[in-house]
Amino acid sequence: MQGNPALTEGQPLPRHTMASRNLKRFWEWGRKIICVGRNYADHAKELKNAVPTEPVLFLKSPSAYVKEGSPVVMPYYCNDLHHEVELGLVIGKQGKDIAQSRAMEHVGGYALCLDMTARDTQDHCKKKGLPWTLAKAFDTSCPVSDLIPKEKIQDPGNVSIWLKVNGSLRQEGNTSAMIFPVPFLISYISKIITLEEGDLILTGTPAGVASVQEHDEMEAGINHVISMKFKVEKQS
Ligand SMILES: CC(=O)CC(=O)C(=O)O
Ligand SMILES: [Mg+2]
Repeated sequence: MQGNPALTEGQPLPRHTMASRNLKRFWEWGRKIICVGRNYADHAKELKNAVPTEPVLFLKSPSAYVKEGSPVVMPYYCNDLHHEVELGLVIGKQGKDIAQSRAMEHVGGYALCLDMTARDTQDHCKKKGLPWTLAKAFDTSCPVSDLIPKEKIQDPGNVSIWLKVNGSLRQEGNTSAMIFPVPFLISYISKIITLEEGDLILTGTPAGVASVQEHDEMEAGINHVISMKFKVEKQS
């Protein structure tokens, strides 16, 4: 599936007021995708970025979602598309100003996510002081797995994530290395942006980000929990 049928067909978005079984297809809800950047020191260093003292936030559009079976499409203006494997938090309960101690009550489940990044465009935007929208929010820039039930991940602060390209391991990290842990992120974000059911938070990527080319196959996983595969295509 590419894009979001709820949006492309012009139908009204569902406004659920409580977590429901529909969370299973959260990517169809048209809700926010909030991304945390530079949340792993090894990744910040590999891109020669300073290790942040506060979370770096940016957004993706709901049409960024893509599911297994459909390709990731490299935008026409991009010549250096990077993979970033990340743990996603699917919000199951609306909240504003959430205390860290109550943050996990707002997680309805998890997803394995890729934050596909037009790195050349991002570098250009950084130099010019422009927002990252073209680099981060294009259609298919957010491949996601099926919903991972909450009980399948005992501790989001100890999850091993990995990514291979054409069978070669590129990224391998554990969420224990996050600079800002999950409860802190939920609390921090909710002070700025109200979290709603069906929102997705991408929690940042560990080191090993690198380029993919047309026809490459990316495979990502969380050991013993889930894996997913995506092909790369070029926009014609
Ligand atoms: C520099 C980045 O692209 C930040 C980012 O997305 C990350 O996961 O870190
Ligand atoms: Mg990222």
